[in-house]
Amino acid sequence: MKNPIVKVEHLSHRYAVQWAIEDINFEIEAGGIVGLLGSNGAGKSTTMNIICGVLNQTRGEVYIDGVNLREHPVEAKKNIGFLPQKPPIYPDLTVEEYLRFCADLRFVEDIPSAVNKAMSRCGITHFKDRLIRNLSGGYQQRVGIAQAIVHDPKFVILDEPTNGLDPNQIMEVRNLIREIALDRTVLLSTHILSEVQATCRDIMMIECGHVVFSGSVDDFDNYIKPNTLFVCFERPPLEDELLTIEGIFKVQKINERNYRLWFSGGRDVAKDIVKCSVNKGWELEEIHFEKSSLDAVFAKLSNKEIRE
Ligand SMILES: Nc1ncnc2c1ncn2[C@@H]1O[C@H](COP(=O)(O)OP(=O)(O)OP(=O)(O)O)[C@@H](O)[C@H]1O
Repeated sequence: MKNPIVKVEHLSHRYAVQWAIEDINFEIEAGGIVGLLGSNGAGKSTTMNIICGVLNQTRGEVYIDGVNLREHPVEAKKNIGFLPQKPPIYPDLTVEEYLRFCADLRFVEDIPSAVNKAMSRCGITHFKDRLIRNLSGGYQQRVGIAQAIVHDPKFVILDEPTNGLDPNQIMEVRNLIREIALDRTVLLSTHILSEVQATCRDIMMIECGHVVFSGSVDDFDNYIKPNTLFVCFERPPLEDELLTIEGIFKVQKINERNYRLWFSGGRDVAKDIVKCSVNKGWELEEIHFEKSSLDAVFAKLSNKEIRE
């Protein structure tokens, strides 16, 4: 990767005796949203806390936009925004007071302009004089996101930002995340796989302190190669006739016209089914490979079995 916004090299950390993460290596390309997945205790928070400079790693290096976080923490942190799982908001301050305080902590020069920009970006300008305690959960989360971008960082980490919100608030916060990712890179930690599918460009998955997957959402989606086909015929054949097609080794009759076929070998089996159907007049209406769910991929990468 030419100029990654984040580069992590041989990152390891142990709190006591056991390693919480061990020899983690990855690069994040600038722009868009990257989903961070992993089971409870996998090492996500440890990794995020180190990347944000909140926790000092036992070994390894982190570079933010090419700046070594351990050697130049102040410079590197100018380009990091962080929304932890529990937003660090002060309920007794108004939205504007709180954001001014955060901008000051971040050494922002023109505080009023930076605060106005962050409030406008997060759609909270109309609540600027309201005490944070009197905002709904969704708006409090917007304030949390505003504090993460008030110093205009190139890289923002959001730790389960939609946790505890109602479905409408989830949609609103998701749209906001998409908007703020238009001109910066976002690392989004979440347990909700549909959220990753709906918002992320790439996925990174950590299990037992190691990176077990890193790639596009499509690659994650296709991680388990399909081995079943769904077919629907207008004039269905007998099950035994389907078994004569090369590669098909099991047939399940779903109802009068629909079947699930288990196959081995390549995807050419679909062509053979189409040919056979034309030759024998079965009048094929629908055929598609059945994909595994994201849950099944997640379970496989976590070395757990689930029944679909
Ligand atoms: N402060 C700590 N002291 C000792 N062990 C810790 C500490 N924080 C985390 N751990 C351990 O380190 C490992 C990784 O934990 P971490 O919190 O990074 O996982 P996680 O993926 O963020 O989990 P979750 O999704 O539950 O937040 C776990 O085994 C955890 O018990």
